[in-house]
Amino acid sequence: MLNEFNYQQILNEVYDETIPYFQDGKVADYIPALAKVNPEQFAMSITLFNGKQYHVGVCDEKFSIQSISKVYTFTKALQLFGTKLYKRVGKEPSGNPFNSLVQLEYEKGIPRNPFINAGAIVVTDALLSYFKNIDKCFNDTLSFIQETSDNETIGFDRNVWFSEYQHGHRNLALANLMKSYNNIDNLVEDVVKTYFKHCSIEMSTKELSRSMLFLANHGIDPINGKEYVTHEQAKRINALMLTCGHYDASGEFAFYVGLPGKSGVGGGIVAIVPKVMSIAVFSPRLNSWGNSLCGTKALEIFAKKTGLSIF
Ligand SMILES: NC(=O)CC[C@H](N)C(=O)O
Repeated sequence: MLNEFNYQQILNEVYDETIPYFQDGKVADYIPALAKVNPEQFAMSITLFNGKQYHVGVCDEKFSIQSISKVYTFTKALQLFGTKLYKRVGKEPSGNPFNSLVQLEYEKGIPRNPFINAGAIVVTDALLSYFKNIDKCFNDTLSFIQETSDNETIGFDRNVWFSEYQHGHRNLALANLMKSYNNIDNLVEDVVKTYFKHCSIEMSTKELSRSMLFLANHGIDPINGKEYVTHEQAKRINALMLTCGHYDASGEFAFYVGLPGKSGVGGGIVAIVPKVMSIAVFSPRLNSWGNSLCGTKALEIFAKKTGLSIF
């Protein structure tokens, strides 16, 4: 095992070796507000169990967490509903893009997993039924993120939220299709609005890597000692991150990085090294699957240099 002293050196090397890829990929532009983000940015942060952090790049820069919010909403839903949730959302990789509609019709409105859009929309519907109101529902997830990040200033970007709602035809289509199969209980517009609001939460890699530490420690935050989910639930979340966290590139991510991870079209990725650390990377240009191109590359280089992988 590496001694801690080497981590900064390794992050610096990862940064240098990622530079050649900085021009590759494309920023998400189907959400117009996201297309305005400066594409030439890179950050990577790690947080260890003793709270020590190491960073490289623009680690204080806030970015839209987008689909990384699916990990938080799924965690909240597991806390509240436990295994009942699996009646409405599955646990298999979809092998399809994050916003795909096709499988949903064949599978009678039950999304394959909570980390594709359809799955997260169902999870959001379950949360909305519990909280009965968009603001309460959103604030609960936001407070959870603030608590696990140990940072009460975390918020959301209203422009990104509205921009996505104005252009959210596909997600509305997914929600309507699921409603036709009775897998959405609330008003489609309310569910999708809440889902978009979760996606528009902004965090830095520093905050994100701190926040996800509980998933590296069987559900218990190693710094504040709080148990957010049970050992078994933490295992389930990590398993789904590994098998479904990168949509139809989840196999590719497991192959080259070998860690449970979750990406978002804002350019962020979070990865878990069980019993060791949580990692966050940010770089807005995406590969063809909608995952951060440099972020994925950086994680691959990091995993190779450190030997940290679950395999
Ligand atoms: N992959 C993603 O990050 C997708 C999230 C985005 N808000 C959407 O619904 O399309």
